[in-house]
Amino acid sequence: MRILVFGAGSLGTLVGGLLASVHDVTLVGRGRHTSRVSKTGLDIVGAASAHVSPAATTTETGHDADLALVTVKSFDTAAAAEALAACDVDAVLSLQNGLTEEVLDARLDVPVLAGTATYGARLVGPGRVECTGIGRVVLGTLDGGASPLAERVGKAFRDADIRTLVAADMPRRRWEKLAVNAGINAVTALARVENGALAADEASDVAHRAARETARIARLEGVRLPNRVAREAIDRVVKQTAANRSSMLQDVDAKKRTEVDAINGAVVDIAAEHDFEVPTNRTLAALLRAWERGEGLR
Ligand SMILES: NC(=O)C1=CN([C@@H]2O[C@H](COP(=O)(O)OP(=O)(O)OC[C@H]3O[C@@H](n4cnc5c(N)ncnc54)[C@H](OP(=O)(O)O)[C@@H]3O)[C@@H](O)[C@H]2O)C=CC1
Ligand SMILES: CC(C)(CO)C(=O)C(=O)O
Repeated sequence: MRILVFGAGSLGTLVGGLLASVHDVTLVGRGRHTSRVSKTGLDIVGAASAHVSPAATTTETGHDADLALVTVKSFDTAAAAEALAACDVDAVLSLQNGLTEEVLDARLDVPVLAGTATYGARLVGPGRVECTGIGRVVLGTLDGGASPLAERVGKAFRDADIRTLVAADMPRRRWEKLAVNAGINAVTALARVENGALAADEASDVAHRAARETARIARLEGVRLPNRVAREAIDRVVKQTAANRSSMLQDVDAKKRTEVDAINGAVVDIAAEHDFEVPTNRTLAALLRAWERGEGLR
């Protein structure tokens, strides 16, 4: 399969690098990293290891591919969609956090698949990416249901030894992941604590409330996600990732823009479309945005 990876940062470089062992992969990213990959290849280290030689470029448009993976941060999704509209790609798959697929779907006239990734990735330096945890990619159609395209993409991932599930219930899975991120990411980023701190702390009430609100909005959107399931998902992920610094906390640590708009902000926006109040998500989003405005981001 010819695969374009749009956003060769941590996750895109890891997944694109793994795919490059069996597929024809082009990484689209920033200058120092892509020129190192072009010259000497890419080293994958950590929980997975390989040396691979995908094509790598800073050129965003004019590519021809069977599949484009979108792995930019959520706030760069609209720009990625614009660039992909000037490419000849047959299908698009997002592996981002937050509700980004709708942004791609509204701007592109090719099928957009939804995906989630629990692999951990860290770009250590130009031409070198660390796999910090073997997780799983789950992908499927945006509206749910079976799809030959999703099956083909799932097989392409599995052929590259990426643990992958093709799921017919992506709407529920996306909203459950959103509930987890709305609770854990925002609270850990504001409290500056590892995920495990939410196990035995009053802050876990805030995370649970944010997740329950998210589940309520999912149901208003026609997605069956009971409050209990969202709450249990928070508890399970806190336990499984106790030592993690959430991606949002890592952004705050690095004084970088967070993905709040596509996580808590998205919950607030969609709630407003239903005339529904989500005070916990609204408060978390306001505090994170205040931090972003006040901090002088890099
Ligand atoms: N890292 C992880 O372990 C995981 C990440 N995710 C999700 O995946 C997404 C990506 O995360 P992550 O890989 O950590 O983020 P990174 O910031 O490491 O990667 C995104 C990369 O895309 C680049 N980029 C943005 N716009 C363009 C463009 N127009 N042309 C070329 N390159 C561009 C960015 O460059 P620049 O910074 O210079 O703009 C950056 O290098 C997020 O939604 C995240 O939540 C999900 C699961 C795990
Ligand atoms: C699951 C969780 C909360 C793990 O840290 C995550 O997705 C993130 O940090 O973005």
